[in-house]
Amino acid sequence: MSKNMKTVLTIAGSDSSGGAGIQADLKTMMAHKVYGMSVITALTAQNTTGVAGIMEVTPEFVAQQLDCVFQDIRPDAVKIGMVSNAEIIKVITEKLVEYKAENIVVDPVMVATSGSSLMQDDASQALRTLLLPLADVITPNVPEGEVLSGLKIETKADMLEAADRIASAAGTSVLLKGGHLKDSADDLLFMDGKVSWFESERIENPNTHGTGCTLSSAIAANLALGHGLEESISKAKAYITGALHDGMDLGKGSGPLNHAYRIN
Ligand SMILES: Nc1ncnc2c1ncn2[C@@H]1O[C@H](COP(=O)(O)OP(=O)(O)OP(=O)(O)O)[C@@H](O)[C@H]1O
Ligand SMILES: Cc1ncc(COP(=O)(O)O)c(N)n1
Repeated sequence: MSKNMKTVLTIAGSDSSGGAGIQADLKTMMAHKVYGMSVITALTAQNTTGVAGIMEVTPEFVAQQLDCVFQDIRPDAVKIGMVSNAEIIKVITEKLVEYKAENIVVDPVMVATSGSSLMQDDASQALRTLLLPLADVITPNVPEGEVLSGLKIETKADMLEAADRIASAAGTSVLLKGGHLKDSADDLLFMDGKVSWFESERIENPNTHGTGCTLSSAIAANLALGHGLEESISKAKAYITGALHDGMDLGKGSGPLNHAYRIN
């Protein structure tokens, strides 16, 4: 019996094709040898080519799932992904405060790689004012960074300005991911006014479905394992780079990553 098992909760949407959302999160947690739990906010009917439909879970049932998890197996870290409406965001915020959740990573998922919207328009204000301030780190990609900062992001200098703005507004650390820029795949951490870059070569791989979900879950898993934020990001970056290098090729569109690439 392992008494030292670390536990991580993902609060996110289900991806029927298994490459993003809850499924990517749980696979990533398993690859990191932590015990994964899930609170599902929405079902999506999607595959590598796009999102065909979304069925939201009621806020009451999201709350019930959260109560069941926190009253039994306390998570050492929490990752939050797709939260599609303001009521769901409100209930998650209340429960995270009630249960004094720690090591919170928020991936402010707005639009899928395929271009489909995963958040209702009125939810963005609730995200900014309620959920982001509770996070230990938030992990926007470039388009999400543009929405949150109100700035156009085309260069690494733009990333710096945007991350500074988002961090000031939310009062938390920001990892602004550079995967959508053309020449690099460098991510920028803005933490307590300090800037750190996490650099990697750009891998020519069209199969990037779920990279954002995977990275944020890997950060949460490493935080649960006791690493500091910078080390957790560094390890998560190495994991995502390795998974992209693995070159798995499934589906007709932007395919998923091989989350288990390093288990074998
Ligand atoms: N072509 C690439 N080569 C190397 N690393 C990449 C590449 N694309 C993305 N990454 C890395 O993957 C992680 C996720 O970044 P990205 O900016 O793509 O986030 P995202 O947009 O939320 O993810 P997704 O593409 O799943 O929507 C980051 O660490 C980023 O640097
Ligand atoms: C349920 C769910 N959550 C999140 C994403 C975003 O992931 P990506 O931007 O990698 O497609 C997604 N496609 N589906």
